[in-house]
Amino acid sequence: MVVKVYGPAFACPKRVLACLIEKEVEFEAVPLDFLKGEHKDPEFLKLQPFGTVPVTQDGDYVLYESRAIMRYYAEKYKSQGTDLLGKTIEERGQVENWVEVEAHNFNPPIFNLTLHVMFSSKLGFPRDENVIKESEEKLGKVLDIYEERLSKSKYLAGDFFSLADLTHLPFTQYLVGPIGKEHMITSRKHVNAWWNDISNRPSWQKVLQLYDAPL
Ligand SMILES: N[C@@H](CCC(=O)N[C@@H](CS(=O)(=O)O)C(=O)NCC(=O)O)C(=O)O
Repeated sequence: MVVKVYGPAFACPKRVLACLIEKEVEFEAVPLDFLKGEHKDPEFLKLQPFGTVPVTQDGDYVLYESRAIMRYYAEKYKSQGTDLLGKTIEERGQVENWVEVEAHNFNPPIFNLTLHVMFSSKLGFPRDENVIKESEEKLGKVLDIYEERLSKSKYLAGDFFSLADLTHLPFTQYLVGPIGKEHMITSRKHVNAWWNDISNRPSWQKVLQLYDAPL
């Protein structure tokens, strides 16, 4: 069954797309036009009551929350493609540790930077320079911890690429691109080497080639 992925041009769906490509799982992208409010359409809300993307539809099996979707397909297709979960329970623990770090420590400041730098004018709310300044400071502290971690291991969960690294791709791509804060990565030697490694993976390059900016 081909997996339908709703909202492919947006950041969170892109972590799902990268995961599916790494796992060699065929998918069908279903674009949604946010400016027309298609993500708030009653039919879509039946799939995803919170009205956000991604949603995946795999026959009758529907999931949302990008990190949950990644874990599901990484597990379901464990025997094919790139192993994204580690080979032992201890490695799996490290993968989960750093997926959660991304969700709870990395994502909040970078999400605020994305909203205020990239989307405030398009979505019609005021760009708040204080939020941008505070978010950059918070993100800098997080990246300092990453720098320490990555001085000891090539990837966040250890010496293997995993969901822990993959989950960082979409918003870090914004950071070094449209947000214009590449220095936050390039100024940290080990973070920079890590970013160059993971962002040049064929899976991520394919996602960027297929789906341009969302708005
Ligand atoms: N925790 C969710 C967040 C999903 C989310 O907020 N998606 C954004 C788009 S993006 O952040 O991926 O670019 C969205 O649908 N926003 C629409 C809205 O918030 O109304 C996940 O990881 O799937």
